[in-house]
Amino acid sequence: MNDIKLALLGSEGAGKSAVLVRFLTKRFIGEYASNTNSLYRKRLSIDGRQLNLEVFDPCSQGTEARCILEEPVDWADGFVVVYNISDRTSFINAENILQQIRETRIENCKGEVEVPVCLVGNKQDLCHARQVCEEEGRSLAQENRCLFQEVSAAESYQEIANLFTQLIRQVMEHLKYRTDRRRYSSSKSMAKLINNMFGKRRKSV
Ligand SMILES: Nc1nc2c(ncn2[C@@H]2O[C@H](COP(=O)(O)OP(=O)(O)OP(=O)(O)O)[C@@H](O)[C@H]2O)c(=O)[nH]1
Repeated sequence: MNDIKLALLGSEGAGKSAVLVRFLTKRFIGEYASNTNSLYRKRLSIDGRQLNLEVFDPCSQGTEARCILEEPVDWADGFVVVYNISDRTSFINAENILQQIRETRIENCKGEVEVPVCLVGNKQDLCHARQVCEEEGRSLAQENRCLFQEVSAAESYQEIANLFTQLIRQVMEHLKYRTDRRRYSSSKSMAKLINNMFGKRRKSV
């Protein structure tokens, strides 16, 4: 059974909990307690594989993005960054968060492939009050090599489900790559060790 850990990040009120709850329960619940950190767990089956999904939804009330990031950035295998299409400030915040994910990950794991991330433009139903056009979201995602989708947690389930499924697939590949790499580099160091021990001796015979 694979364990997959995701973290939700974004401005206060962008709809992080709404997007996640829509994915987990197919429902839209108008209001959520937003003064505590929450950890959601669910068992899923994707491509015939059983998964334990854990999603960290940190409390973002009155917290700067840097603080929000500190806890989940090491813990998570993938990130969902949410902004509200009718709030430009939340888009600018998402931009900063994407940059911080990149920087923190580069500092922590040199040379490791990029962590899977998806950028979500939520509240698509509020397009009459739109402040961020879809193209801006798409090009920010392209710059950061992450998945992108505009959604409405209030009105639809399928796009959110597709997006999470794609992200989880990327995370599974990423985890497999990391395990293979670790195995490869430990078998390389084992080969080096064996060489050091026996290679020299063989030479002297
Ligand atoms: N119109 C509309 N409202 C939404 C949508 N998603 C969430 N909301 C509303 O936006 C508000 C904030 O939603 P939350 O899911 O609590 O947002 P959050 O990002 O988790 O907020 P914090 O926990 O405070 O950081 C709530 O009133 C939701 O009902 C959406 O797709 N469309």
